[in-house]
Amino acid sequence: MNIIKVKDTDMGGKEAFKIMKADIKNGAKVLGLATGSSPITLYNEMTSSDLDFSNMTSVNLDEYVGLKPDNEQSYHYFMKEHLFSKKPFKNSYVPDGSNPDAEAATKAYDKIIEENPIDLQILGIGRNGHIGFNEPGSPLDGTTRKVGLTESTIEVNTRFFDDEKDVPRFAYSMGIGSIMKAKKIILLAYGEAKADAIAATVDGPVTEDCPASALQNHPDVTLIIDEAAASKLK
Ligand SMILES: N[C@@H]1[C@@H](O)[C@H](O)[C@@H](COP(=O)(O)O)O[C@@H]1O
Repeated sequence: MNIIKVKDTDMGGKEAFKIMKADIKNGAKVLGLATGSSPITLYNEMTSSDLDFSNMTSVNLDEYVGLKPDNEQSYHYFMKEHLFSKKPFKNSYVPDGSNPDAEAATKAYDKIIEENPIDLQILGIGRNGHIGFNEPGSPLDGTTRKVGLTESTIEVNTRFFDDEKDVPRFAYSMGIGSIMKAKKIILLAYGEAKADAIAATVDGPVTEDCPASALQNHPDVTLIIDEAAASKLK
């Protein structure tokens, strides 16, 4: 794994954007995108750049089950607000959280991933090492699934909702196996709260206990992290 240490999230966004820009110049057509606070500075770089994404495709990692795209807490809404309204793509895919039929929703998404192989995947990481919404215990070779969120993830997400009861308990998430098929991966992590997860990702064994540790087996991963997130590395 390549590790780039940055002083803050703005620098992280700039470093990630440099890699993305070079990749697009080299022909990348499909971007795998993530939500959460970590990729926001990268999205800001993208929206303030002169790059045109209207010939490109984006495929997002995950969506809450039960939220419609116009729900302000949905990942559809997040992506529209931070990126797609300012830089439209030819096609932008996010799992359909409003479809209660998990089998149909996840199969449809696997087909989308198959038809749009990801050139560059952007990832954040959960405090427990989850990527997308692949919580600890997720199969490292999995495809798109309906997943139950852990108590710790629900707790972290509560800040975005008016009431803890409104926080969705389930999500549709791209699987780790699908993430691993991306040609190139950038993982962004900032802050002390991510230090344990980053240490387990880089120095720990490859195990379902830390889903991001699977990235050790990928040939082209770059971690962009700040000093605090890097503080527990060997
Ligand atoms: N499903 C998302 C993940 O894709 C994201 O990586 C994580 C961390 O978010 P943040 O970047 O806000 O710490 O949050 C959610 O769980």
